[in-house]
Parts: sequence; C-alpha cells; structure tokens
Amino acid sequence: MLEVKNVDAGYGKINILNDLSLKARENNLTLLIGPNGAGKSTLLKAIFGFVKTSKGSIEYNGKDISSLPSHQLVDHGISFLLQRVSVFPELTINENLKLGAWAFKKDKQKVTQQLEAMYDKFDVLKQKRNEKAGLMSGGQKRTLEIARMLMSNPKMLLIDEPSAGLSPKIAKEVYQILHGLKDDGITLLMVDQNIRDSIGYSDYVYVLEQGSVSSESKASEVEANLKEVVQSWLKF
Ligand SMILES: Nc1ncnc2c1ncn2[C@@H]1O[C@H](COP(=O)(O)OP(=O)(O)OP(=O)(O)O)[C@@H](O)[C@H]1O
Repeated sequence: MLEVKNVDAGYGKINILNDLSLKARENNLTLLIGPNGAGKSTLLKAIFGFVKTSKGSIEYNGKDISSLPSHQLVDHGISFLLQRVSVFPELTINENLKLGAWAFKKDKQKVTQQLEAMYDKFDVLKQKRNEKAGLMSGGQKRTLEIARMLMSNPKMLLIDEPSAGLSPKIAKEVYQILHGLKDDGITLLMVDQNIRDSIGYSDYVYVLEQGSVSSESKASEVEANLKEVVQSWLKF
C-alpha cells in the first residue's frame, strides 16, 4: 500500500500540494479527480520523485520513499505512465517493449520470458510485433506503453490521464486493461479527467481541490452523486 502523509510539494518557491494525505490501497484502483490545476499531476510527480516534497512523508509498504530517486522507485516496483504518449515511433513494438526491460537487459532469458508474457496478454501487440510503433493507433500506443511498464513486473502503477486524446470507446478499452491489472496483484493510482467513464472502473475516489484532498469516498458512492461533485468544482 502507498500512503501519502501530510505532504507539501511544489515548484521552486511555489507550493502546490498543501498538507495532502491519501492512500492507494493494495490491489485497488484509486482515482484522483478535481478541477484543472488542483495538483493531481503534481502529486503523481511528487510520489515518483520528479517533484521534491518539503513536508510530510510518502510511504510504500511502510517504508518512507519520499527522498528516493525515480530509478530506485522502479526497483521497488513502482512505475509511472506519463500523460503524453511516449512510445518511440521509429522503433518496432518489440524494440519498444524491450526498453521496459532495461533494468535486467543482460538477462536475455528473462527478457524473452517477459516479452512472451506481454504477447500472451496483448494480442494486438503480438500481431504487430515487428511493425513500427509510430504506425499504431492512439489506443494501441497506450496499450504498448502499459505493456512496456509491465515488462519490469511493477506492483504499483501511477497513471496520468490514460484516456487523453482517445475516443470514448478506446478509452474504455484502456480502462478495462488497467482495471484487469488488479488481478495480477497490481495497485493503481490514476488521475483522470474523464470521470464519467473512469469511475466505474475505480474502487476509491479522492477529490483534490487547491492542493488538498477535499473528499475521499468509495467509487460507488461518488458514482451515485456525480452531478453534485462536478457542480461543486464549478464554484472554483
Ligand atoms: N513545471 C511547473 N512549474 C511551475 N508550476 C507548475 C509546473 N507544473 C505545474 N505547475 C502548476 O502547478 C499547479 C498544479 O498543476 P497540476 O498539473 O498538478 O494540476 P492538475 O490537477 O493535474 O491539472 P490538470 O487537470 O489541468 O492537468 C498549476 O497551477 C500549474 O500551473
């Protein structure tokens, strides 16, 4: 489990997160929602060591990870799916996937084993394994990014706007993939603007406003009151 406790963080002298606390419970998908500029992406970046915290702690399975650099977080089983598409268009799908195995690239047997596991899981990647990634559709690129993250066998995924730029139909497929990762023992913390579609795949929801948590609920409870939640943001 990941636990953020009373964290302040920001950029230079500007503080964005204010005494923020939340939990990403094991084997659950926790959704972060809130108005633009609330600090959702900043929180993911703070957890992954891209943004420095100035107060509080971030604990993963009871260990304070708040001062660890990103590569050490990957060793601890934490991965980050960035908001912008990050496949390498000139490389094949197979080559892109291999980049996800950088930490154990010398262990050829393990790399092959992980590649096969990804091809078993994602047939679309198997079919196109020798094609250039740049030729794939937006949804297929997202699938490739997810598979590339899974190459290193993460236990905790930080995901920023997985549906950005995708049609509602394809976005749903991506949510389904992410939701299905819980069956592999993975814990997910996801930021998504597309609340209406993503909430049904989530277990817990935190609403962030002005750098702090304004509410925490089970996803099913928020789903029932979605209209009021969204209306309350419009006041900001
Ligand atoms: N690199 C940066 N340098 C300085 N300020 C930044 C930087 N990145 C973000 N900010 C500021 O931090 C605040 C929070 O931004 P953040 O991207 O975390 O919000 P968000 O809730 O993810 O918003 P959105 O839903 O629009 O993506 C905003 O006021 C933004 O302008």
